[in-house]
Amino acid sequence: MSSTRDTKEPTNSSEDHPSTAALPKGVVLGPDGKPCRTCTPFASWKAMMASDKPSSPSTISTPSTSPTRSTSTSATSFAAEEPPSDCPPDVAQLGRSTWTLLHALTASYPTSPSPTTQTSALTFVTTLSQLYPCWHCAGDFRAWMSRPGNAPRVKSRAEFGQWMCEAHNEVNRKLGKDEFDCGKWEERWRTGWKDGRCD
Ligand SMILES: Cc1cc2nc3c(=O)[nH]c(=O)nc-3n(C[C@H](O)[C@H](O)[C@H](O)COP(=O)(O)OP(=O)(O)OC[C@H]3O[C@@H](n4cnc5c(N)ncnc54)[C@H](O)[C@@H]3O)c2cc1C
Repeated sequence: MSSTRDTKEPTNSSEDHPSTAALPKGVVLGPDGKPCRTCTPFASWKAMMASDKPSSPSTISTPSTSPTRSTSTSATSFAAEEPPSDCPPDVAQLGRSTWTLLHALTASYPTSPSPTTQTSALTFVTTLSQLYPCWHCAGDFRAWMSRPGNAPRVKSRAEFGQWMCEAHNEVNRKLGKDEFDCGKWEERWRTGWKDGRCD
């Protein structure tokens, strides 16, 4: 298995992919010009690996040549297929795991955090926005945070949890998903639902 993967290591070189238009829809290139696995839905990744001559036109993006395409490129919620659980994550699996960590983190955040804890929270979110493995997701996240009113709010659990919910809703909107009712973030991520089904 691994040898098959190794021999099919995507390079986006002219030999492997004669032009960017030859890549399947949804495949996103990384800063190194190679297809970025954690930026791409698994179905698109599989299509790329399965065929040297995919039929559909490409939807790709690179940070250097077409940064403005990241929004359309990232709207890839069409792909429901999951990578096997012992394989590297695709963009959706990475996202779900990350949101779980982020909302769980706000759920366990102190109601009255010390200044040091507040600084740690700010540093954590800022660092995540710089190092998140899906580069176009990270870029959009940083852009959203830099807009007026969207800077992380970390003075209390209630504030941080609400801010995280708003951040998540921004991505939901971008991907054409329903917005989550932020009045319910604590039920979803901390206390469990009032109907008792989490107990
Ligand atoms: C910072 C960041 C940026 C991302 N950017 C992109 C991107 O540009 N393109 C892309 O394709 N994917 C992106 N993702 C991944 C994307 O947000 C989803 O995680 C992924 O599409 C899988 O979605 P899902 O429907 O399984 O549920 P998710 O959106 O992962 O949500 C998981 C669960 O969280 C709960 N939930 C949903 N919304 C909220 C909310 N607002 N507040 C609290 N709880 C909520 C729901 O119960 C849901 O089932 C990003 C992820 C992160 C962490």
